[in-house]
Amino acid sequence: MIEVKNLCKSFGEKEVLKDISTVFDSGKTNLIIGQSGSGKTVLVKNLVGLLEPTSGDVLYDGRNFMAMDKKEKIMLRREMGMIFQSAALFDSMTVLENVMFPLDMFSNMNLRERIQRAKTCLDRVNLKDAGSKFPGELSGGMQKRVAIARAIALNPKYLFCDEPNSGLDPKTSLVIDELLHSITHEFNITTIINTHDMNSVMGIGENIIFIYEGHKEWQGVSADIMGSSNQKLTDFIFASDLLKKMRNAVINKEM
Ligand SMILES: Nc1ncnc2c1ncn2[C@@H]1O[C@H](COP(=O)(O)OP(=O)(O)OP(=O)(O)O)[C@@H](O)[C@H]1O
Repeated sequence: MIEVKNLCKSFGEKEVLKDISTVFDSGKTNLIIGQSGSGKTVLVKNLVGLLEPTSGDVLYDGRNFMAMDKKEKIMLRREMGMIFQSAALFDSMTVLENVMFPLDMFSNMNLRERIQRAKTCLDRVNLKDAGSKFPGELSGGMQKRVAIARAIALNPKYLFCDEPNSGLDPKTSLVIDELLHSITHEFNITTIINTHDMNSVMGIGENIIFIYEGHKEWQGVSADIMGSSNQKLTDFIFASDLLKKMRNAVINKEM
């Protein structure tokens, strides 16, 4: 569980995050949504320590990240897995070597154990036979699955995913969503997904935080969205005429 308390972030005079308090639950896919420029990336960067908050606290299972010294922060970062918008794989390394990379860097395992662990992770994302391939030989969806395998190699407690479905077709996006969702539950990970993908919101939105102009405008689960009276949220979610019509049809049917 990650608890955010009164988090504020300004760049000079520009106030980007305004007093955000929330909880990201463990064993759930926590989604951060909001329009472009609302502050989602800045929020995640503050959580993982890539940016320093102007004020506020971030507690990782009760451990205050802001009060930690450098060494403690480094130790905590080893409990975090990250999946970037582009899969961010090393092109010159095989898939197996890519997944082994965090193990090579941060584990005490011997070579045999590292290979075994990487193979187990590849198996978990249904890429058992892709270990000897290079990233360039894989589809975008497969590359994302390699990135997920690499992110879970060190058994993270916390998993951060920045737009995991960008550049993927809807069907492949569904596969990635399902994978992130099942891994989250299987290993009780606190997963935080920064997304614009409305299919993800409706499909795996177990705890959704809607950021509007830097503040937390709404928090809830996907099932609450359809009937929500929050105008900013519904304007954002049902931005297209088609989606608005679909929502009205559902609401009228329920009445
Ligand atoms: N290092 C920085 N210095 C100054 N302003 C910044 C910096 N990083 C981000 N911002 C500003 O903070 C605001 C929020 O940016 P952020 O990247 O968090 O938006 P976002 O919600 O993630 O958008 P998108 O969905 O397009 O990725 C923007 O106005 C951006 O210009």
